[in-house]
Amino acid sequence: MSDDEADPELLALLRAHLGLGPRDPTAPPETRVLQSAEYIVDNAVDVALDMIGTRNAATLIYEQMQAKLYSFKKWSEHEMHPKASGPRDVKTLEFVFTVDLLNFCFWPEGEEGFVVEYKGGRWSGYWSLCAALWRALDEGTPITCPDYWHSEDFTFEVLENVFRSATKEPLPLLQERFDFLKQASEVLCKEYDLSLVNLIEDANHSAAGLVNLLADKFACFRDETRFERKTVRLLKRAQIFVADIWAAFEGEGFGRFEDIDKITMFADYRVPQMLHALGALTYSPPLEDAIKRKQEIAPGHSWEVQIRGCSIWCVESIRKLIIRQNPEASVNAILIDYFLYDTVKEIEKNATEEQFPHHRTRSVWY
Ligand SMILES: Nc1nc2c(c(CN[C@H]3C=C[C@H](O)[C@@H]3O)cn2[C@@H]2O[C@H](COP(=O)(O)O)[C@@H](O)[C@H]2O)c(=O)[nH]1
Repeated sequence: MSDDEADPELLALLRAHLGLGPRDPTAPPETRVLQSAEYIVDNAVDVALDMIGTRNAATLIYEQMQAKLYSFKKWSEHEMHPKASGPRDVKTLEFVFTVDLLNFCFWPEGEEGFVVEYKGGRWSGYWSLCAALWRALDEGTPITCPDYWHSEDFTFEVLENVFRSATKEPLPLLQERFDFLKQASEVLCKEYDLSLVNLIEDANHSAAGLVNLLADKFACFRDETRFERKTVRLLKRAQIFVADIWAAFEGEGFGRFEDIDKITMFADYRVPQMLHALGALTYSPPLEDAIKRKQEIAPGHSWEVQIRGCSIWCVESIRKLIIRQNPEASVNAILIDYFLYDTVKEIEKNATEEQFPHHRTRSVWY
């Protein structure tokens, strides 16, 4: 419980006194990420939404998404993503869980960065993570199986080999990645008999419920921090895991969620980069200068939290603008986010980091 939430006893007394009655335990689950994002926007001084820029971005994004027939089917079209063999394909479920447990901090220290050579390709960034997992599976290391993480066979040296680099630069935060796999296997063993199917079924087809389960039971998914005297929750990897399952299974089986539209944008370092380039997000001169100079921003620093929280709120505003302009549009924050991430990766092919910078925080949360 965050220390700024009222004591449950006191809350119950207050509700009774006000004639509100007890909190309804059957009320649908909420992640409270949007509330955190709104609080951050209301208290941010170095990051702001530009309403003209946001409106122009909404028009541009929707046009492009329509032109590209953008839907969750795009997810499986990526060469490095698994293709589910059916609505309850456990191997795909395990692959996605492993990816989103480790889906953080790929930006390079040096010039060449961490690179995985696999199937004739040289993969960097997020794709290097997927490529390394496929390579390990091809080599007979069951790196996506929770019971393997839980076994004595799985050592730090094994993970070093899984993530061996084609360059001199290793994958950042490797120890933290090893610790997360071990930690996750402990929780899965204690709560779910080491079965991800049991974890998914515990959420009873609620996206917000699954996000909250991950945040409550797994410290390695609890992406929360302090901002202006309150605890705010951004839950990026918990949310992108739910989104990736929804997309990988195309809304069926393990991917069927009644409330998938409660998932917000995933507060990483790529989508803010795009929102700023589109003029939807504006930065104060000191922050803009720090990002241009590639100055590292510490995890939990006010600048970092403002960028992440305002990005979530900005994508929410874009989603509402698109729906208002096109009531028949079937877009949600997930598809807008995926589209913006994929667009950043396209632009990055022809732009230098100087032209198109992103903020640099060494974080295990994104
Ligand atoms: N907001 C958001 N952040 C995302 C993704 C993805 C990949 N999602 C795939 C699934 C569907 C989409 O179509 C994508 O193909 C990775 N990331 C984050 O970016 C950073 C890695 O960047 P780079 O080093 O350049 O690869 C790192 O923080 C990572 O956590 C996304 O979709 N949204």
